[in-house]
Amino acid sequence: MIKLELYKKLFGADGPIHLQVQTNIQFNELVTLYGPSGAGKTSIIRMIAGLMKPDDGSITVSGESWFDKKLEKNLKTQDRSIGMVFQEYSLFPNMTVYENLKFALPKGDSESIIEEMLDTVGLKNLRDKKPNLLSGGQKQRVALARALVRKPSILLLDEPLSALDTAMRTKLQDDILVFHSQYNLTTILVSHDYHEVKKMSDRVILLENGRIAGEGKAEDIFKQ
Ligand SMILES: Nc1ncnc2c1ncn2[C@@H]1O[C@H](COP(=O)(O)OP(=O)(O)OP(=O)(O)O)[C@@H](O)[C@H]1O
Repeated sequence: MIKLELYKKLFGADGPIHLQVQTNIQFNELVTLYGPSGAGKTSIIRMIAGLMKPDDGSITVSGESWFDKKLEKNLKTQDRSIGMVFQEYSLFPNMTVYENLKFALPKGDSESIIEEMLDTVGLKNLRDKKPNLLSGGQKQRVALARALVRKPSILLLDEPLSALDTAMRTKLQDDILVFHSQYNLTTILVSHDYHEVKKMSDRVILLENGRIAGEGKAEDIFKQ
């Protein structure tokens, strides 16, 4: 289980926002963070990833403390078992697809996982291509594969599909669902897309102004 207790003063365009979020996420759950722009969705993802430090609170994963203000514990990003994909394609342009994945592999690990991942995302034939030759969907598929080569337990997805057309988006949603179950992931997805949230989520966390305004199954949340 992931236990989150996050407090952070954020500085928005209309003044400060006091982010206060307490929730538990079960293993193998796919949770979506949904809510208006500026509600704090990306900030939560960044705090779980260790890219933003909460002002107070704790992050506990399987009983292991990743962050604890009181204990002055703050695990480095590379020591947290996470994979991340963001909206913008974050591949290294000067490296091939294969090299991009290899870069994410911990030193000494077998490269066979790279072949496995390329196979899983159906990109084996593009392994020696540079990212600029790939379509948006292919780039995000490489980013997804790269996020998974370390075999993380948590997959953090911050609007990874929002730049894609509908057909590609639908296909990658299916891919994410396959990865989620095949690799026993706990997945936290930020999405603005109502249909995507409905299709993907075990649970939706509705955020407004840094607070949880609702939590539950998509059909119940969107009934409100
Ligand atoms: N490092 C930071 N320190 C303080 N405030 C920040 C920091 N990063 C972002 N903010 C502010 O926190 C607020 C919430 O931003 P955040 O990106 O988490 O919202 P969001 O719900 O993901 O929005 P969007 O849907 O537009 O991506 C914004 O007003 C932003 O300006």
